[in-house]
Amino acid sequence: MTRQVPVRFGDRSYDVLIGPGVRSALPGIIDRLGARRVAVVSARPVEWVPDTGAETLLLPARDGEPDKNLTTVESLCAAFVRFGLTRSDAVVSVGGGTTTDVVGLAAALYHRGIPVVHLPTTLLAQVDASVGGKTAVNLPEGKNLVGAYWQPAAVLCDTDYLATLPPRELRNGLGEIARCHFIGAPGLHGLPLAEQIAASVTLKAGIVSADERDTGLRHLLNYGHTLGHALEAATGFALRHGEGVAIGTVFAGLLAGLLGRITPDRVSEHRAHVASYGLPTALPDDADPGTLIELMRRDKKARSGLTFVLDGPSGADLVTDVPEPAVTEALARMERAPLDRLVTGAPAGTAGTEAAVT
Ligand SMILES: NC(=O)c1ccc[n+]([C@@H]2O[C@H](COP(=O)([O-])OP(=O)(O)OC[C@H]3O[C@@H](n4cnc5c(N)ncnc54)[C@H](O)[C@@H]3O)[C@@H](O)[C@H]2O)c1
Ligand SMILES: [Zn+2]
Repeated sequence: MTRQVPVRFGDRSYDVLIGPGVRSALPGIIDRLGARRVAVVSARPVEWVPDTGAETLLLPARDGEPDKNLTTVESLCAAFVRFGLTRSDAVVSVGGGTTTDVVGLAAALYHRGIPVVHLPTTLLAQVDASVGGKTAVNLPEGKNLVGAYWQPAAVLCDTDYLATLPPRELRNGLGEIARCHFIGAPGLHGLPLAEQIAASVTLKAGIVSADERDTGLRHLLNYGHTLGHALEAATGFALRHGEGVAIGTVFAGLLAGLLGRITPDRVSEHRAHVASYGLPTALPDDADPGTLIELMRRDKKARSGLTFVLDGPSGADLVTDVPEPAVTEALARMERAPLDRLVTGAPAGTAGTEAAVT
């Protein structure tokens, strides 16, 4: 069954299709766009790339942060020129979030913007990276420092792609799904994975259409991310993003409880919910609270002091100037576990196996 989630941006609105085999919708979309030529940038095997129905140039790519840079953007644009791609043609990305990001930025820049269709192949890219129109690449100085807002013409989340995903990559995406419980999409756990993807995309679609350029509501999507980002950095990216977000979600519950924003039951619900996905809930044994707090102070969302998205009586909200002693206390109340147990110890993919991939 195909789920269709509209993302509303006036005349730039588009649909996200979710389900097994939805890649076959590509030729219809290309036809609707009126594109005569299509450049398909794919990090996945050639047989994973659907027919476009138009003259096609296939450009092989590699997923991963090392290739998510301006050099790749330049070489993609150069290949588009050599192929004769015009602004009324189209670009297609097939790959993880790194590929949808770099191809999205190339599409935003080429001829000042050419339609792009994303075919995300990781769970994280399906629920998050490919939807919402943020594109970016890395500089040697840091991640995602150069980018643009460029809404895709369509997103095809083919859940068949997920069958080959390693358990850790599945968990990476589950971390983003789990935090949706606290920002407006509760009770997803146990549903078939495609339904969880559709609900997460629906939640993100509603938020980004209200705040395309990240000036308000979009901060809700950062639930669990302040500590999550700090943990990724503190562990030298040994923790995957979704694992950091999972731990950060447990922490956000503890902190909201300490600030008197939520009841003890709701605090416990944070840990229980994250654990129910087989995701890590503890801090790495050797994570130093002082270092984590320093990293959190530097979080790009921290407009004023230590800033967190926290649950509260009327739902999640941005809370600025959180007193450092409360943050220290919440960190002290977190369980601890060896890093290798956090990334391998939990029964990886539990939720994914319960939730049939289609
Ligand atoms: N633009 C946004 O709004 C946004 C939001 C969230 C994340 N992101 C970006 O997304 C990136 C992370 O995305 P990611 O987690 O998909 O990482 P990724 O693209 O590096 O892919 C992760 C791994 O999965 C492999 N892979 C991809 N599809 C597969 C499949 N179907 N089967 C087996 N292996 C497969 C890849 O080769 C890679 O090793 C980051 O760069 C992040 O900044 C962007
Ligand atoms: Zn995230």
